[in-house]
Amino acid sequence: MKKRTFAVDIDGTITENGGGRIHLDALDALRRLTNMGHNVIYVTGRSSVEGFLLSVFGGTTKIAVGENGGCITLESDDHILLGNLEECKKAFDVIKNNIDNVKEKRVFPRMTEVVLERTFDLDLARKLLAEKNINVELSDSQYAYHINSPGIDKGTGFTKIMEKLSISAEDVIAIGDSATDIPLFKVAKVSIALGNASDQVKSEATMVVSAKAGDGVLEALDKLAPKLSEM
Ligand SMILES: O=C(O)COP(=O)(O)O
Ligand SMILES: [Mg+2]
Repeated sequence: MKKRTFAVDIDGTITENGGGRIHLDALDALRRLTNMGHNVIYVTGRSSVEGFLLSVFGGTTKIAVGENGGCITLESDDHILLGNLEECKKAFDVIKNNIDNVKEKRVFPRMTEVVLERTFDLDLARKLLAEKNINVELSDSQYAYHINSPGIDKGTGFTKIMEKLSISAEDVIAIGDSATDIPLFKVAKVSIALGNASDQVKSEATMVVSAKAGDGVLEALDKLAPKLSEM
């Protein structure tokens, strides 16, 4: 069987969004894909250390793209930083000083981005930054808002892994649930939006399943199984 690479989002895809509790059957299915010789790589808005640890304990491929594409962890002491924390902090200060109720989210330490609570109007912040000519990426994972450096997203972060491991887009299957996964969908031949994704996210995927986080991954893998050998 041809080796595939599954690029898998974490929150809202293999966990209950917000709660962080892993869907064990989905994790088991991903571990089985890894044992069959495929790559299963987490691409998340969480820190790359969380993604990496999940891969170690969960038994999938030991590499993670975290920080919404800003940071890749290859080993406990080997991180590739693609984003620039300082420019994200500057944008954060501007947003905080001009819009009410802007708060940093309590997350594990970030090396390349700022993570915010979903407590204000993101479009207002985008407008504000555009007026001030501050160029950063603002996105909503449904779990948090992210401020990333220009050009940094899950697609560009995952592309670095594709280059490093000589993976072709033809062999990539991306699975996700939110707007932050759309750039990842764009670098994959097959992209799957889960039932809990918005209509806009669904419209960017090549395949949509009806079940939500966890169960939706199982539904997608069931649908893909017969096709994996022909795709
Ligand atoms: O945005 C986050 O922090 C996590 O979200 P993700 O795993 O769904 O990308
Ligand atoms: Mg998600």
